[in-house]
Amino acid sequence: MSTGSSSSFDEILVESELRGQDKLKYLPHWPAVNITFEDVVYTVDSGVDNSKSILRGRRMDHLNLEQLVGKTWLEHHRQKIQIVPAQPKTLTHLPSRPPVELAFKDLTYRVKEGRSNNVKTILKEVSGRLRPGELCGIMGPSGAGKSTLLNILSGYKTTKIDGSITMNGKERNISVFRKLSAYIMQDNQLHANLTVEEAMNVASNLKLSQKVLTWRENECETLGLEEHRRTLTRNLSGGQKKRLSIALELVNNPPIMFFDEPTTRGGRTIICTIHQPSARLFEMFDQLYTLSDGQCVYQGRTKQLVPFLATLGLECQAYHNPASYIIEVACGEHGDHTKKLVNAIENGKKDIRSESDYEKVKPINGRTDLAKVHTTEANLKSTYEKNEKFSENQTGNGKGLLSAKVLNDIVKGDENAVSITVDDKEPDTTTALLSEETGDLSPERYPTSEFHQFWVVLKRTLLFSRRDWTLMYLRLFAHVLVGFLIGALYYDIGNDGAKVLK
Ligand SMILES: Nc1ncnc2c1ncn2[C@@H]1O[C@H](COP(=O)(O)OP(=O)(O)OP(=O)(O)O)[C@@H](O)[C@H]1O
Repeated sequence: MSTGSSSSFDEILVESELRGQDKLKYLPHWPAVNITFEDVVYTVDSGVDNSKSILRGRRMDHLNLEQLVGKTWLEHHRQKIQIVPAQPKTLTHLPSRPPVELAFKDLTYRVKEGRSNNVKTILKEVSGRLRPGELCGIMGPSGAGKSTLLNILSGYKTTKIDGSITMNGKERNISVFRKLSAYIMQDNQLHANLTVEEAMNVASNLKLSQKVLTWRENECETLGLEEHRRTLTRNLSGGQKKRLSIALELVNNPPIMFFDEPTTRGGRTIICTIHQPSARLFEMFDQLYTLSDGQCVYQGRTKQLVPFLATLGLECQAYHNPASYIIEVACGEHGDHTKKLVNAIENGKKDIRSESDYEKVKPINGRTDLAKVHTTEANLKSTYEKNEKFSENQTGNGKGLLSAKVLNDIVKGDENAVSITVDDKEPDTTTALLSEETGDLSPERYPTSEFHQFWVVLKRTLLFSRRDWTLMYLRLFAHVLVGFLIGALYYDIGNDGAKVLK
């Protein structure tokens, strides 16, 4: 290992600045440190069966993988290493699902602050519409209310909410909605002592009836977890954990998904919060919903964001990442424009799909004429009608295929990232997993009996105990100790009448 100033370290710095991580400029400067590694061999126990997997590394000066794609190195240990772009894998085996459209109107969410009677309004009469088959990103500065909105839309929060939420135009039935949706939170809620395969088995046994248990295998493969089937989840990398969380939610093929970090879609409505996406990742989103201080400042197609802002006198330079720019605007770094934006977008009632949606907002003689913003129901209706056509027409629109590089961004730099895509046109897709397609939307959560679920969870708990010997010994010791204590308390009590407790 050697240290010293080098260009590879500069590359890391440049990348982290692009990602907006350079907010700690006030800290004193350290000399640049370059870390190289040579002939590193790392052996790990990959799972419960003590099988080994070996990582070999030989000198890595370049950190920009894109530059390395296609190049070949000949290693002196008769090894040939070639870096090739990851091949996108698909989930074409998934049955198609009925489209789910979610709309919300004048959503207000208030909380009490601490013990005082102060009421804080986190969401202020926001409206919006999330279409099927689209990947929608919820963006905004820290504290803008993104997670709160996601929690409400996913049905995780149901109280203290004013306003309405509709599903396919009808009032949302929360039990039915929960059955149709999946919510993948930022923290991976995985059981550390289960292997990938066991975790998948438990999830599918809990959620699916026996006849549809087979296709979880495909998910493992598609999400790049095939090789790690026997690895304990606690040993997975951050990206693999995220993908496993997604795979566990995918087992019942939900048509609407909420992510605190995103993935791809296919006829599904996917809504995710995202902090500061790279320009490349940003382009992958179909729709953008941006919040600032609990109000909607933009709703519409990602591509229309820059021209829309321009009509309000907010010019995003060609070299600037639009995602960073809208966050800067929402943070007030370019002046206070929140009110102007909220009015122009009607706090989420308006949806920018094409130029015609904002032509009336175009500045007259360089000044914005907000008085001419469309506000009538008729305009709203025509926008929605156009949107319907858009949704219909965009079935062949890339299917939300994210490149491995982009998915890597999403799953935090994991090396085995793969992309997901779903072909909705698949005519021979297998039979529906749940009964929604046939119209039977019963409020029961899963098609398995309560006894079956109890049995699956009991087996899982016994497995945990067997895997965690420390806990097992502690429990045994505690049981024996309590036994002795109770024994001592009642020792010889039956032979001496004076010791009888009254
Ligand atoms: N139960 C609560 N009591 C008081 N304040 C709350 C409560 N829940 C959320 N807030 C506040 O509401 C605001 C929005 O929170 P939220 O978590 O939705 O923000 P966010 O946009 O997701 O932020 P971040 O990007 O940092 O995750 C924050 O200022 C937060 O402190």
